[in-house]
Amino acid sequence: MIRLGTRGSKLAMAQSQQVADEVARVTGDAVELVEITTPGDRSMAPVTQLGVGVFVSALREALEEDRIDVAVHSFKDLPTAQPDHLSIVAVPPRADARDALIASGKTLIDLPEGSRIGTGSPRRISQLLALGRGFECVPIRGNIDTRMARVGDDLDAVVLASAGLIRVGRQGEISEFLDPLQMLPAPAQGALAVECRKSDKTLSAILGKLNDRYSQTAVAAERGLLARLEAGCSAPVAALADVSEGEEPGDIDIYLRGAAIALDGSHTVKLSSTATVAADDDVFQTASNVGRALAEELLAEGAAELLK
Ligand SMILES: NCc1[nH]cc(CCC(=O)O)c1CC(=O)O
Repeated sequence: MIRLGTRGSKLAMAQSQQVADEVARVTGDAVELVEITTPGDRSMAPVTQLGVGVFVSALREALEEDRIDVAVHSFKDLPTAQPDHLSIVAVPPRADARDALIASGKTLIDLPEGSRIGTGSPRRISQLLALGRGFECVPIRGNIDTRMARVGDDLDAVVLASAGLIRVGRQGEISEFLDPLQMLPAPAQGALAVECRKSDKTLSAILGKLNDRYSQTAVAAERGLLARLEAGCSAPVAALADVSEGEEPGDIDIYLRGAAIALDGSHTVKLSSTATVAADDDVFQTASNVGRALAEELLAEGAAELLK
């Protein structure tokens, strides 16, 4: 029996069950979901105040204390530092990385000046303000259902990750998939991380079968950028890597975009780069370095001042 730890939210349960089915398939073992309550689930304080990794540490403790064998995380919630005794053994095929607008059928361009848009994410707030459309951003917390219920009530719209909406089956209520040209997603948005104890060598090796090399490449590039900027999931930093088949067999081409945005939307530094991960490269190393190099360029253009 393999114990797979999950948070108890509908979204976490949905994505964990999906991974659990895959774990059962590749190991041939039965998989039991073990619900772990995190301080982030108990508190209604804004995520920006709770701090980075609040949803993650309880799952990691459970792994370290051998109460579970596998943890499934939303990759974008992971701090950039990896704990010594744990390793991410797989990045399953990534879901849609884009943010989504929920606005009773309206798109961004339909929303009049002064529209109240629910989001507490500095990255989303700053990019909405940078559009110069006079939107008012309203902090919001709680699960997907709670947030969506406020549209048409005290809010005109909310912005959420489309991946989460798709995972809980509410994609039908998305009124616009926001183009990354306007709303660049969070590093690793839409991706999951499958984590094990390093000492669990056999399990780690088998779960490696769940890894999607393309998704792993994209996430490593985006997270390399985030790490070099020394920013966390609540900083106004955005990154998205498009990945595609390269020229030589096994090569992966990366088109990486990255941005740092002043919280009030008044200034943006946004750049892109291209690179190739060769078939025999260490995906993680090469792609992270691509992200780090783009971060250097962003810093040279003043990103650090915007993130202060
Ligand atoms: N910050 C919270 C969070 N962490 C992961 C997701 C779901 C999307 C994903 O897996 O990237 C969400 C909700 C959201 O941002 O709307």
